[in-house]
Amino acid sequence: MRRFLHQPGGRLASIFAALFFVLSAVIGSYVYSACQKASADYTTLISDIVLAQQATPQLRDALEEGSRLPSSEQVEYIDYFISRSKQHLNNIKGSIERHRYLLSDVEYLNHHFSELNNRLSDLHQQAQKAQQRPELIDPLQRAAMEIGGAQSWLYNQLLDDVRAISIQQRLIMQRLSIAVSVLLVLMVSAAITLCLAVIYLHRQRNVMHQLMLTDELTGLYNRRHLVNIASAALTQAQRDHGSLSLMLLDLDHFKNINDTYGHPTGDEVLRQVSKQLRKLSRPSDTLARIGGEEFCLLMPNTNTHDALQVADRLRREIEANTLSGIDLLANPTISIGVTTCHGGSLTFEQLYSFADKALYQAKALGRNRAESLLPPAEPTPYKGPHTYAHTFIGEPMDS
Ligand SMILES: Nc1nc2c(ncn2[C@@H]2O[C@H](COP(=O)(O)OP(=O)(O)OP(=O)(O)O)[C@@H](O)[C@H]2O)c(=O)[nH]1
Repeated sequence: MRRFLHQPGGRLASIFAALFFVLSAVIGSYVYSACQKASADYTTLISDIVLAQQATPQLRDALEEGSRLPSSEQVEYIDYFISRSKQHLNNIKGSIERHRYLLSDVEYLNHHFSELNNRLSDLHQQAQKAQQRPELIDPLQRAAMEIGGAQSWLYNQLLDDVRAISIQQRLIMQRLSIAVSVLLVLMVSAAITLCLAVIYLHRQRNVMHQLMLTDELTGLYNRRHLVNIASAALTQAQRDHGSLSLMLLDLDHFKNINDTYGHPTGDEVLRQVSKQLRKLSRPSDTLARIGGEEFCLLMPNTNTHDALQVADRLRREIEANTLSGIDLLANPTISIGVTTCHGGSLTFEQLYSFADKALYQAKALGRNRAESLLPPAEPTPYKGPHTYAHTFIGEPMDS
């Protein structure tokens, strides 16, 4: 995890993830409270208010029309107005209680409601008295119209409030859809970032792995990888009782190339020779650059005879091929040392030591040639690289 966070891609992914979670929490809590408001249904409240508002004009009409009627009927109208107004008032109070969180000043409204309720109760008592005393009818009508006016004013105020809430609700819906879109964009970008980070880390891992196994200049395997492959090949040879040949290849007088043409040209020679060797060797063999101008070819299931044939082929091809883009006086040549072990009886170091001695022999015998040196035949225990093979392939030794 710590390694992941130290990667540039990993750091980016964590920043995005943190940002995503913080924004999700903020947007989530906003969405929750907004949803409460946005989903509120106050159509009942509006219809209660509209019905209540009709009571006053109805009373006015009734009183105007009923002025010719007996006083008892006029009082009945007013009583009917009182009971309907109280009923509407109770309905509206109930609706407001249910939508308490929508209205900012419920206490203020409640105060007006109880005042209106008290005034309606007083009007009722006044109406009772007017039943017996017709001279009280006029003041009763005035009081009823006054209360009706106050009632209309209050309900108008309430309607204005509800209208403001509906505008707010629309605004909330707009913000909600923006919030959801932002959340979606964030989720998608977080997912894309995470995917990119994973791909980037995967590639980095592959590159690191490749760098650990290969030589930077030539792209061939390096010594570390060769050692690993060789020990696996030795184990396999032990199991199969098979032959394993190792070839060391060294460019001749490479120092002269560097000194004459410069180090960059020397590098180019190494690159082109590596490319040729890779092209000429079998895919089942492992080719590595193990030193400055020294290469190694590990050949499983190959006896000395075959290995020397391969060596000779490589040597001749390198000598015959003119390198492209480099104007050398003569094509580079290589000297080769070959060794073979049967049944995986040697360690890599021992095998390498035999091949190195053979290479030394090839250099000593005039270069541009292949020599082999074999360990004593098994099961004789290994006592050191002392048995030179009689096999010589290539140019005959200078006398
Ligand atoms: N251009 C280049 N030169 C290198 C590199 N690694 C080693 N060298 C040079 O290779 C040369 C090897 O020189 P020597 O060990 O004397 O070998 P040589 O000149 O090939 O002589 P013999 O092997 O005896 O034929 C040295 O000059 C090194 O500096 C490299 O990566 N690039």
